[in-house]
Amino acid sequence: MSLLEIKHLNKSYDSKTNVLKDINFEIESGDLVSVIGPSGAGKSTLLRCINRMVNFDDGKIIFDGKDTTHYKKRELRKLRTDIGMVFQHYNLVPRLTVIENVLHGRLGYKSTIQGLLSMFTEVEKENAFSLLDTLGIVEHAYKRCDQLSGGQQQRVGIARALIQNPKLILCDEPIASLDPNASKVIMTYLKQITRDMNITCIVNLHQVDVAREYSDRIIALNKGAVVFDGSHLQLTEERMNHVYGMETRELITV
Ligand SMILES: Nc1ncnc2c1ncn2[C@@H]1O[C@H](COP(=O)(O)OP(=O)(O)OP(=O)(O)O)[C@@H](O)[C@H]1O
Repeated sequence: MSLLEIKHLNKSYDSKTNVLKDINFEIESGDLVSVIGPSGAGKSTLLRCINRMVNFDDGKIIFDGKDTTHYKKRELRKLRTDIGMVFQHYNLVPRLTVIENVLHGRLGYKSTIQGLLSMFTEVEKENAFSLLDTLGIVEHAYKRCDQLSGGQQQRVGIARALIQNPKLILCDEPIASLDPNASKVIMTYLKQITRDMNITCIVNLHQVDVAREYSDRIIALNKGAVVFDGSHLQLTEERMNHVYGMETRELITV
C-alpha cells in the first residue's frame, strides 16, 4: 500500500489561476522523492496541501490509507504529528537551546498546559539526545540555536521533525541557505533517514544535480502540472529542457 496518494489535486489561491493542476501520484514508504521545477511552479503549495496548511479546491489526498480531504481540527492535529516539516530557514526558536528546540517537536502530542510548561518525559528527553547523537550534534545540546552554523541548525530542524515519530517528512528547500558541503551533509542524513528508519521524505529542491544524486524518484512541476515523474536516470537533458524551458505542458511518459 502506498503511504501517500494524490488524486486529481487542484489548488488555486484566488479562484482564477490554478496553482496546481490535476496532480496525480503515489509514494511508497521509505522513498526519498525530490520535487523540482522553476520558481512559482507550485512546489511549496504542493507540500502545504499534503500537510493541509492550505486547503485545496478538489481532488483527494490519501495518507496512510485514510482520505484526509475532509479532515477537521482534531484529525488535522493527528495528521500533522505523522508528517514532520523541515524548512529552508529552519524555523527554530533562536534564544532556546538545541535540546529545547528538538523537544518542541513533541508539542503536537501535548495538552496546551503541558506544552506551556514544557513538560517532557524522560523518554522524550532521551530520544531527543539520541537523535542529536545520530545527527552528529549532541555536543551542542545546551547551546542556544543561534550559536550554531546553518547546517547545524538544519540538523536541529531534522531532529525536531524526527522526534514526532513521523511517517513522512516534507522538506521545503532544506538546503537553499546552505553551502555545498553543509548541503551534502543534510541530504546524506535525509537519505539515511529514509533508508534506516523507513520514513518517507519529499524534498523540494532547486538544485537538480542534488536531486539526481540523492533521490529514489524525481517529480517535476511546471506551471502547476506534473511534467516528469521518474528516476534520475530517466531525467535526460531533453527532459530537463522540457521541465525548465518548455511551453507545452504535456506529461513526459517514462
Ligand atoms: N499564499 C498565497 N497567496 C496567493 N498566491 C500564492 C500564495 N502562495 C503562493 N502563491 C502563488 O502560487 C504560485 C506557486 O507558488 P509556490 O510557492 O507554490 O511555487 P514554488 O514552486 O514553491 O516556487 P519557489 O521555487 O520560488 O519557492 C505562485 O504563482 C505564487 O505566486
